[in-house]
Amino acid sequence: MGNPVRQQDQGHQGGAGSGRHAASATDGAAAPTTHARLLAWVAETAELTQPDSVYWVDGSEAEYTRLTDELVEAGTLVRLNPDTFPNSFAAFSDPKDVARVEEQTFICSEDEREAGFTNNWMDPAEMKGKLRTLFNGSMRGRTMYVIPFVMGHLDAEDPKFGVEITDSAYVVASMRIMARIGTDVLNRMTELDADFVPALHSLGAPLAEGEADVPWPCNDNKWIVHFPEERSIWSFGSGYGGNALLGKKCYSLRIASVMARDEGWLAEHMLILKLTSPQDKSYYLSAAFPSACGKTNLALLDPTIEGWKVETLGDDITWMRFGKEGELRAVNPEAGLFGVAPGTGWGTNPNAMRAIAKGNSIFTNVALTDDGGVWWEGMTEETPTHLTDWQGNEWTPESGQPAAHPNSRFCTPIDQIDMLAEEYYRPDGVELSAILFGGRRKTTVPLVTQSRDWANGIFMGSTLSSETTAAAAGEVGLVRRDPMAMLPFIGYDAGDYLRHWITLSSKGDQARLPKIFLVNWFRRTADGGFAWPGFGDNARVLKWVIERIEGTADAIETPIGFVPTPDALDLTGLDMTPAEVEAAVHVDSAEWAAELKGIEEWYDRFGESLPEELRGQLTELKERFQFS
Ligand SMILES: Nc1nc2c(ncn2[C@@H]2O[C@H](COP(=O)(O)OP(=O)(O)OP(=O)(O)O)[C@@H](O)[C@H]2O)c(=O)[nH]1
Ligand SMILES: O=C([O-])CC(=O)C(=O)O
Ligand SMILES: [Mn+2]
Repeated sequence: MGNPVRQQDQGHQGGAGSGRHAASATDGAAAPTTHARLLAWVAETAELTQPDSVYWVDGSEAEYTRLTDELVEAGTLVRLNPDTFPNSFAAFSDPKDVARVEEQTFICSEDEREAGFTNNWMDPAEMKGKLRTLFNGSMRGRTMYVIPFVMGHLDAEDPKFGVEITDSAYVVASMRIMARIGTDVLNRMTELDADFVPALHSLGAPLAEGEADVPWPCNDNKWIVHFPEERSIWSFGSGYGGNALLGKKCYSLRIASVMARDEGWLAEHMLILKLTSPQDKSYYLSAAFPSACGKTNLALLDPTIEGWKVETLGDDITWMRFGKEGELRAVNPEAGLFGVAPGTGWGTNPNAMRAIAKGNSIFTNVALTDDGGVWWEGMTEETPTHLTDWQGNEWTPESGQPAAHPNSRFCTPIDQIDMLAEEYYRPDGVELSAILFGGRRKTTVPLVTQSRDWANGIFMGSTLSSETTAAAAGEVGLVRRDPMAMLPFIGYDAGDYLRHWITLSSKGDQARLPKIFLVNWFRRTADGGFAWPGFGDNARVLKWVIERIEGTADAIETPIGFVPTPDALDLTGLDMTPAEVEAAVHVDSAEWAAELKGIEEWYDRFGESLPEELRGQLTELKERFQFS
């Protein structure tokens, strides 16, 4: 396979710890920076991993074209029909490399207590030893790409730099969509002599001399490791999404949550949207839902009610901090969408479909149509009669298996969203009026509940629960607690994380704190169907949220908070009976008796580290149920 422009092409014989890579990676003529710590790290990494060559990614269009051409030639990417999907590609992963691997994800703090009970932990020195062995020679026969990136804005007050080193060109191409990368970032980093998060990634699939590559190299032994004190990431063995695009979950959530704790802000698993009322008043909302529970869909919502307009700022990650006036401000640090494909369709999410249709996208593990396009379950109302499924097999509707993997993804530049809010480009972000927490629950949790106050809202977030999805390896459909939808992403002790929410918010202007709501689009009826139509109709819930903030909508007080009276929701044009609406918002005491047990068990797992305020909230909730 041909490699892109090689700055040092040393062949295999230069490897094996000879130090030649180290020398050339720091060679000023080859490396486009004078950033000493970066040069040293690149040299050290090249010496360890022994690639054939080192390539500094400039982030240009020409480079992207070259890389994707090579990936097509190598069989990693399939070029899609340019008439329907211009400049777009499909990739098909190894069937064992289709999602994040939480079991193999580690937070290696110096002190085990720092990682908390929600994370896997190993002593950092021991882990480093293990990783050094794995990375030793792991890039042999491959190119080592150096990707300078920034999460958030390059002209932010305190830009958050990173550098990903990877031996996967697919990762380079995907990172170019998902983050701001390349020469401008490197120059700024160099100019500021800025700190950066070293994010090291290897597929763990070295090639022996003359050995042919496979379309999706990876290793069955996978390690996604974070060193929070050092602020570094080592990822081995997977080429997939959140395991490999290290700016995303690894940096912007796990490492950033630690930075945020230390620097007084919040790194959250949230979308951001702008909602404008018929009176032309705009509000900004964020929402935290676990993976594959509706963030991208809500962020790109197409309202079914007249006069309300939604615009997008972010669909997955939100960084929040208090502004000068004590207002809570939110920015999206990413530059692309890495969205769940199945269920994204012209009927459910036309805005995502329009963004995708502009091209410049990489699809992973979707199905191919006979005319060189892509398809997945839920994309169109009519199912194609013939496809090639994500594993390369012939597929017909009779095949009895999904054509696209349930965690198949589209990776698309965010600026292709027609409804992108111009505020997306503001480094200081937007002031939030409301925060929604939500999960995927068949029972118990009403369509929408307003918290009694901020502290009660944090309680709601801390006890958030959801059924597991295909976004992570493991069984699907099990209810688990997922605090603030951050369970797999908190880079430190979960109790400390909740305490950080509580203490940080005391620093904001209390009157301007966002109002907190709990939502559940996934409640089921007795016949198994969804109790609420969801998608564009969720605008009706957002409208109620705004009207609650404005004090104009009715609600019933329940032990868990305020739920809409059936006629407080705008149901214009919606074919639902009052009884059906009531079922969607109902608080069932028997279900909540079981739920309280679940919450109690959850809180017990924190031990000493649970903030007392939250234990108090639970006690009060129990009392309210006894008296209701
Ligand atoms: N029934 C129903 N399904 C929904 C709704 N919103 C999203 N979904 C489905 O839930 C799945 C995940 O939705 P996404 O919006 O991609 O979820 P996400 O939170 O962005 O997921 P990640 O990108 O993994 O973090 C898709 O199959 C959607 O079709 C809704 O309001 N109702
Ligand atoms: O990180 C990934 O692989 C995809 C994603 O957005 C998630 O799982 O939340
Ligand atoms: Mn998403």
